[in-house]
Amino acid sequence: MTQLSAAQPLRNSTPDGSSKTLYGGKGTRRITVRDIAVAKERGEKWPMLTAYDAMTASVFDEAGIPVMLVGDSAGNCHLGYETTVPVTLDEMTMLSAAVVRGTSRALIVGDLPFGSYQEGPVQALRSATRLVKEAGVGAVKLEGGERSHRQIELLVESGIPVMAHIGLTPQSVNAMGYRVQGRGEEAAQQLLRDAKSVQDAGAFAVVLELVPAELAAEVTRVLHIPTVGIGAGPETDAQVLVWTDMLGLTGGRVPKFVKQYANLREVMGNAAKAFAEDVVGGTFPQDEHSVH
Ligand SMILES: Nc1nc(=O)c2c([nH]1)NC[C@@H]1CN(c3ccc(C(=O)N[C@@H](CCC(=O)O)C(=O)O)cc3)CN21
Ligand SMILES: CC(C)C(=O)C(=O)O
Ligand SMILES: [Mg+2]
Repeated sequence: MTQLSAAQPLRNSTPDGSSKTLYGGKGTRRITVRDIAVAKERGEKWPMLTAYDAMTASVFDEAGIPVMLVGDSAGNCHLGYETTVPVTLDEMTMLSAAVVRGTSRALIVGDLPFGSYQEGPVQALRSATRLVKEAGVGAVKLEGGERSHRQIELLVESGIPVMAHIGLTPQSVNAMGYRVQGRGEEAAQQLLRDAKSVQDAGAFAVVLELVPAELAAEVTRVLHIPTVGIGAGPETDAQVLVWTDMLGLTGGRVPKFVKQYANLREVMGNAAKAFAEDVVGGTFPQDEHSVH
């Protein structure tokens, strides 16, 4: 596969108001996979968050988050399923369309759900085409290294940028559980083969989930496409977290790699209780909330 980067020098200070850096840039046009390649060349680190709805996405867009993933983690974080396995392509299309509508600058990546690409490259292309045409995403993501090579190749040949995802691949929870991947020499070699395979297939970036920090650092050094870590240590080019985890909205246990930046569960619960007490006690609405 021909790559986007490498050969010719890349620049992203264009007259159309594009940003100098992915985060903190002043640009207003939507970020592209080409901008992502520039960031790797410059050694620039960047943040990615998941989003599942237009309003939340607009908050992150205004905060300058350059890349948003409409993750199939919507399964357990938005739709009330136990895992990501039951999520359908119809659901991902609807959620992705909402996130695209709520944003103007971020690159929106739509996660292909379980069962929408495993049959082969043709099924993958059909599914990815729906996310691009019906939802308007700028790229799609799918799980698997060597095993997804042919799917990635056909999507990229067809003009759809692909973010790959290796290490812990949650759609395979029934086969592998939620366990650290790449521990031991053999597993480390497999992870390196997977990383090179998705790069060779033309992926513009690769998520490394729950792999030892030293191995993630090695993959990041070896690849010319950016690595996006989640539970993969500090050396990856980018970091991603599930938004409900990092804002303290997810109920129950969260993975140990999560850093919690707010406690929305407490904020929202307290607000709901205050409203309920106002209603029950007759202190809401007041005259200022009424029409005459
Ligand atoms: N809320 C949420 N956050 C996520 O990061 C996330 C999802 N959901 N759903 C889709 C996948 C599944 N992910 C998971 C799920 C569980 C673990 C977990 O239980 N990890 C253990 C470590 C296991 C080990 O040491 O082998 C942990 O305590 O972090 C990790 C990632 C990441 N993704
Ligand atoms: C955890 C990220 C990488 C993901 O795939 C998701 O949110 O679905
Ligand atoms: Mg996912």
